[in-house]
Formats: sequence, C-alpha cells, structure tokens
Amino acid sequence: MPSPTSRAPSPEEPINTPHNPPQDHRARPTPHPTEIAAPARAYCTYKKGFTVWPGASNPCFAVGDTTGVMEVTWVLLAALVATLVYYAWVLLRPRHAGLNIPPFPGPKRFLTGHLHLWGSQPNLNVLHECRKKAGDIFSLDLAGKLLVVVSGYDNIKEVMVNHWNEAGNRPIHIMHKLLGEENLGIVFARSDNWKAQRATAITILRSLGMGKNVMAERIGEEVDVFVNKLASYNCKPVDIRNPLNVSVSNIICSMIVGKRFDYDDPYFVELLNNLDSFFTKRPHFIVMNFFNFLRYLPFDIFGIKAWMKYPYALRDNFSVPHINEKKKTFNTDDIPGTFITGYLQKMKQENKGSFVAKYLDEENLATTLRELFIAGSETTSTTIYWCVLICLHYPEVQEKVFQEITTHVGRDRLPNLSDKPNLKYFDAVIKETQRFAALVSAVPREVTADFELKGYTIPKGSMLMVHFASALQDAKPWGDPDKFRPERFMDADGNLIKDPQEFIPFGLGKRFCLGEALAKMELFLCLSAMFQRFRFETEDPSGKLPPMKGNFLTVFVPEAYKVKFMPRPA
Ligand code: HEM
Repeated sequence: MPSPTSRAPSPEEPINTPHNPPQDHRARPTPHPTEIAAPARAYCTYKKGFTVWPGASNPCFAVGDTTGVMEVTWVLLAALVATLVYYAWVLLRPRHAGLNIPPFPGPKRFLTGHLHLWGSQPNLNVLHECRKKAGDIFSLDLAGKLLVVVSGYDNIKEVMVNHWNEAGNRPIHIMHKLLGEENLGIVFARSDNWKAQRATAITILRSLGMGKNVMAERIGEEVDVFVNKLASYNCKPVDIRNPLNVSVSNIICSMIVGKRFDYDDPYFVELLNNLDSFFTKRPHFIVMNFFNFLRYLPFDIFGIKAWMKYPYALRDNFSVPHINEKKKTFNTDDIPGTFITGYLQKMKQENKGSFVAKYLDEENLATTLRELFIAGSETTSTTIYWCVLICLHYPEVQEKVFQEITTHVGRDRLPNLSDKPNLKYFDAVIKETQRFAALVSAVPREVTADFELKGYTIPKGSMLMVHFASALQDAKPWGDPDKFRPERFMDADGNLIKDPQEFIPFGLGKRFCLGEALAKMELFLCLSAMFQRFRFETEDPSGKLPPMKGNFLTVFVPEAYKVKFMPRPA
C-alpha cells in the first residue's frame, strides 16, 4: 500500500467584446491564447474588485501630511485589538457543552487544540493514527473549529447520502474568499447554484460526447500522440508527469475550449506549470482558514498572496480569454462544439423563468472552466502515474496485462472500447490501482445543521472530513488491503465480479464525480496502449525501485520517479 507519509469578480458588465461588425471568421486564423490574453483582460472590468491587498499605496494621503496616517494607525490598532479579543473569546469559550460530540484522539493544546497534529495539509497518516485511537468517527479541535473525521464505508454513506441536507456543501475555503468566488462554479458551489451549474455541466458534457464513442475516438487520437512521445525517449529514463499531464489535459481542453496544444507550446507549458504549482506549492492555508483576519496583514507571512498568482493565472490566461474568443464567433443556432459555446447557448436559450436560468452567467462559466480543467487533468494523469509506478513493483501484473492484450487485441492496432469486455484482467488492474492509490483520499464538508451520527451529535458550524481512503483500504472488506491484487475484482473463472460497495474512488452521494465516465475511458484507452507498446522498467541498473510513497496535495500524488519505456518487440 502506498504509505501515506507526512506528506483531497465578477464583470461589472458581463465580459464583453467591443461590438464588431460581422466578419468572415472562417478566413481569419484563430488567435493563439497568448495573443488574445492581453486584450481579453483589457475589456474585463470586475465589479467585486478581486482582492486589492492592503498595504498598497494609498492615494488619499499627500506626502508630508501625517495627520491622516496617525488616525488610520489608531483605527487599525483598535481593529486589531478588537479582533484579538474576539478570537480569544472564540478560542476560550466553552464549546459544545452538553453535546455528545465524537471523541478526541488525545489532549488538546491551549488555544491551538489539535492543530499541531493536522499541520498545513490534511495528513493521511494522522487520520489513520487518530482513527486507531478514537474510532471511526472522531473529532479534532483545530484552533476553535471542530473537525469531525468520518471513516468506514457505512458511516461515509450515512453522511453522504442520508445527511445530504445537513452536510451537502463544501466549506468555503479562504482561496475562494480571496478570489471573490465563494459560490461560483461546481466544485465549491453551494445549494441552488451548485445544483444549476452541475446539471448544466452534465447536460453539456454529454452533448459533447462524454461517455460515448465519439469521445473515445478523440481520446484515441491523443493517446496515439502520447505513446509516440514515449517511444521518442528511446528507452532513456524519464519522469512522465509532464507529458502525461499535457496529454490528459488536452483531452479535457478539446472538450471545453475546443483546442489541443503541442507538448512544447509555451502557452500550454506555462499553464500546466501554474496548475502544478497550484497543487504543489500550497501555502499555510490552515492558519489563514481558521484565522481569517490574518489576510488583512500587510505582509505575506503565510505565502498565500504569492500563491494566489496560480489560480489567477488559470482564470485570467485560460478561462477568460477563451470565453472572450468564443463569444466573438458565437451564434445561438450553431451546434455547440465546446463547453463554452454549449454554456453560452444555454444562457441564451434557457427559459428565463426556469430554475436554472437565473444561475447561468459568465462568472460561473469562468470558474467552471477552471475547475473542469483542473479536475479533468490532475486526477486521471495521477492515476496513470500511480499505475506505472505500481507495475514497476509488480512486474508479473505488467506481463499478465501484456499477454491479455496480445491475445485479444494483437499488436497491429491500439486497443479500443470494443475490446473492453475481453480485457478483464486489465480492467481489474485499473480498479485495483484506484483502490490502492485512493487518489481522492478525503473530501471536506460543511455542517449546516445539527445531526446525529451513530449516537454522536455533529454540531452545526463544524467541518466534516469524509475519509474515502478508509473505505477503499479497510481491512474488513478487502482482507489484504496493503497488497496490490487485481484478482480481488474477479471470480475464480476470471470474470469481473460486481464492484464491492466499498469501492468508491469517484465518491458517492449527490456530489459524486461528474467526470467519472470520461475518466474511465481515458484510463482504459491510455493505459492499455502503454501496456501494449512498452515494458516499464526501473531506471536503476541494480534494479532498485522508486518508493511507493505519496503526498496528499488535494489528490494523493506519488513522489516523482523516473522510468524507462522499453518497446515490446513486434
Ligand atoms: C481518475 C479520475 C478521477 C477521480 C478518481 C475523481 C474523483 C472524484 C471524487 C472522489 C470527487 C468528490 C466527490 C464528493 O465530494 O463527494 C470528484 C468530484 C468532481 N470531479 Fe472527479 N475524479 C476524476 C476525474 C474527473 C474528471 C476527468 C473530471 C472532469 C470532467 C472530474 C470532475 C469532477 C468535478 C467537477 C467534481 C465536483 C462535483 C461536485 O461537487 O458536484 N473528475 N471527483
């Protein structure tokens, strides 16, 4: 088992293009996003005014006049003292008195509670250890905020399905406050806006072929480019994280913005670097999340202001310019070819009185685009990255998959979806990879009303951490969860069995993964081609293997490793 070391503005007016007389757009080459980014930003005026950091030069004071400065200093000092008093009260007041909240795994520290256990990111080791001490449902006091961690399939289902009304929303993250996106898009949207955005996104993605053969063909083309890229390394050891990200991101990009990008396209390389930094360079969010007022400090002690450039870049260099570009040629009667045009069309077509209509706007579209780009890139590519690493450790699994593909598909063409029923062992390998890696190990929820869970009271205002990895890797249903054993998904005759209920890599309940069908297709087509064309070998001549360790960076990512792709002889 991968040892989880320390390691889951809105325009004042809509984003408008200046009115242009109709032109023949077919004759005009499509501008590269790098070219359109600057002018697109130029006519984006934001009404909420994305965070202007305090400490920026203030035009109200003339040089030499200190009266105003003194007044402001006193006001700031008074505000600081008031805030400190408020937080001291929040931290020290008796909380949850008389309520039977889930037990703590150990003593709390003065003021900070169990913050020392949690660190700057959720640490899966901590979740495992605390579960051993305090049981399947336990509490942590994170500097005055109650966090309840829920483990085990039955408890997870109880929360996600039966207590949807009380725990259906995700908590508002400091990032969204800073971006002015507290209830936009899908992933972090809430209540009715979430419902409207999710329903709209699913309809559009299906109309674009998600889960259908037309999408498989598109993925197949990208896979072809990817395996040729791997062949071009000529057996040299490579870390495939970047090329893999380009390939998988291209699939979602072709759906949402209607473009694929070359591996060395500087615009795309920079965008993916931003995406990578967005995940890997996470600042001390936990501190800011619990002590919101710290964001008003003029310095960047917790590294958040520096980090904010990554989500800004994903919005300003990806979502906004592509929306503006599509708007130039958008025609309500065209058959939508991308997520953007599908959404713009829904904005125009939806009966204005309908439930969904009032929630469709360009701000939501911009956030959704960024979310689909992130969710659709990182998850699938990291699963493939895990699978290759695991196969270095389990060479017999690799050989068995290769033999199965050779027998049922041959070597003359890449596998396609019609081969799926015959590649049962390979299918089991994909499932076992998802179980073993537990990519989305835990997801947060906000408790909006008190509810009872297994005799405990989960109080309103607390946060829940739903520990998916606990179901995927529990000893009780799986027997030997630490072993990579694809056969657990098969019967004695080699047929796939019905998935055990604890197999929940895509979550469960109303917020389950929106891209499941796309992800399954990508995993099948990309990995089958890789197994068919190459043997994965360790770079170390002595046979030393890269460790199966990972870090929980929103998703559980393996530590970087290199691998040699040895072509299979024809
Ligand atoms: C192997 C790949 C993937 C895995 C393991 C995965 C897993 C998950 C999980 C566990 C959740 C959280 C469910 C919850 O909170 O209850 C989720 C949510 C989501 N996923 Fe995926 N996902 C994958 C691929 C994708 C792809 C390709 C897309 C893009 C189309 C996508 C889009 C989303 C979105 C938009 C949400 C938020 C849904 C909501 O809040 O309503 N995912 N995913």
